[in-house]
Amino acid sequence: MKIQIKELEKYYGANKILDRINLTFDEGIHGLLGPNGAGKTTLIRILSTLLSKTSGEIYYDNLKVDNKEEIRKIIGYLPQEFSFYPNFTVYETLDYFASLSNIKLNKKEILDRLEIVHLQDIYKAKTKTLSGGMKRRLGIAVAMVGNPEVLIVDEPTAGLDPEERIRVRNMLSDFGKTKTVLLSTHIAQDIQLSCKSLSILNKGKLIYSGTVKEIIKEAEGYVWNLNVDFGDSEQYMDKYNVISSITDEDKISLRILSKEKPSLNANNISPTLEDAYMKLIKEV
Ligand SMILES: Nc1ncnc2c1ncn2[C@@H]1O[C@H](COP(=O)(O)OP(=O)(O)OP(=O)(O)O)[C@@H](O)[C@H]1O
Repeated sequence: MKIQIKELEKYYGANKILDRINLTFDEGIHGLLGPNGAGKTTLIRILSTLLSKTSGEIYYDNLKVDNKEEIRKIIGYLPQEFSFYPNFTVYETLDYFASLSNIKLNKKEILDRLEIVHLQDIYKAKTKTLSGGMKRRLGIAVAMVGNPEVLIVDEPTAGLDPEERIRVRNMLSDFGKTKTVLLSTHIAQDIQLSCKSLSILNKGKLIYSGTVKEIIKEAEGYVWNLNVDFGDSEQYMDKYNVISSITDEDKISLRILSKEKPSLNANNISPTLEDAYMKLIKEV
């Protein structure tokens, strides 16, 4: 399903939160990246029909976002914060949310859906006993209960350990094979590893929309590795955008974002999406 956003604007009072956003994406996973307060959640809530726009238009294929009831049948939404009834089991939770959406599932169908999110073995567990990652996976099963064409997920891997992050990422990649998935996150690596395209929002403006490959290419030649003595690192920190610093005994290994070579001893290294993202945000 193709999602088209045209000249979208959102104001809260006099504050412009989204500034004339134009964006199109379809099947596969599309990443949404941006610093705190950029407007990602606002955009996602408008796309999910939970918040009204000030102006502009959004189409799901030919259906306008204003047709709330119709749109809600074709999208699944996993918000940043959500909670379940603590004494419901995993099974009962999915059954309950299915019935809220007027979907009748038999036992096998519920267990099949729990299998997709690898929770079938603990279907009798109460939700209060689940780990953060398990809750997030149950949240995805709930968002997918109506078998939607579009899945919108806000920070699905925040706070998860590496193993759970990989699991959730792989799950979203599977959905992305046939559905349109919008993944909003702060974690550039999650987007680099799972998305074919991405958009970057900053202060309510769309500052990039394209493939992950293209944006990384734009940062080639800008990322440097420099090993300095402990006492010398501060001058580089003051002068350059330092993406990371790793201490190794009396040396510090700096990852520097700079158009010019920061030192004769610096080596040019391959950029990651995080480097490319920082280059754009910091306007290097
Ligand atoms: N109900 C509201 N009333 C007024 N301003 C709001 C409201 N909700 C959000 N904002 C403002 O809109 C801007 C964008 O917020 P939003 O939550 O969409 O950003 P975000 O990119 O999702 O940030 P984060 O990554 O921190 O979740 C912020 O400046 C925020 O203060």
